[in-house]
Amino acid sequence: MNIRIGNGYDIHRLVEGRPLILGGVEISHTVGLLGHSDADVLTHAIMDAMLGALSLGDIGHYFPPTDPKWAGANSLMLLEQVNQLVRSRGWQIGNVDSVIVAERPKLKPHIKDMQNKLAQTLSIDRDRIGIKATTNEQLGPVGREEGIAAYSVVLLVAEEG
Ligand SMILES: Nc1ccn([C@@H]2O[C@H](COP(=O)(O)O)[C@@H](O)[C@H]2O)c(=O)n1
Ligand SMILES: C[C@@]1(CO)OP(=O)(O)OP(=O)(O)OC[C@H]1O
Repeated sequence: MNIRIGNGYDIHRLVEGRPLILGGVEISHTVGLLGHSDADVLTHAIMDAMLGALSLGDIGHYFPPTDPKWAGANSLMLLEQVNQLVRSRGWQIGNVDSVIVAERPKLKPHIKDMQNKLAQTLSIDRDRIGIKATTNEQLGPVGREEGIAAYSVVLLVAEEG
């Protein structure tokens, strides 16, 4: 079987007056993530892992943060485009596994919603998308609630035929 693996990482600052969007799900919180796009760190990490698996560069190459076109962009729309690129090259997702590092809020109640949104966008079953959450044990910028980070690993499998 022809397989490829990629990994991705992203971090964004937490500020007042912004929504907190993770895996395409808006989560009620006192602060949200700052970015040119919707700053969805989980979706960004997954996209970078998919691109990395095929040595296709990173999301900044396809959606430059300097381009007004991507201002306020819904990251699930970007993920759809990355998925199309991957599929057009003859690959499909085997599975995704991710970790969100956030001191607050409690993310466990939102994980299933994130899996559903991502699975729908990627046109795969929800059980192919692992998402975990952990605090940073009050250490460093994430521990001080200055930001939220996400890590992702993606396995791609060559399509049959
Ligand atoms: N933002 C978060 C962080 C953690 N969780 C859940 O709590 C468990 C314990 O986290 P520790 O960082 O203290 O090890 C973790 O396994 C998650 O289930 C969460 O829901 N949201
Ligand atoms: C998707 C983009 C588009 O501007 O989102 P940003 O919110 O700028 O987030 P970042 O992870 O810093 O860079 C990726 C960008 O390509």
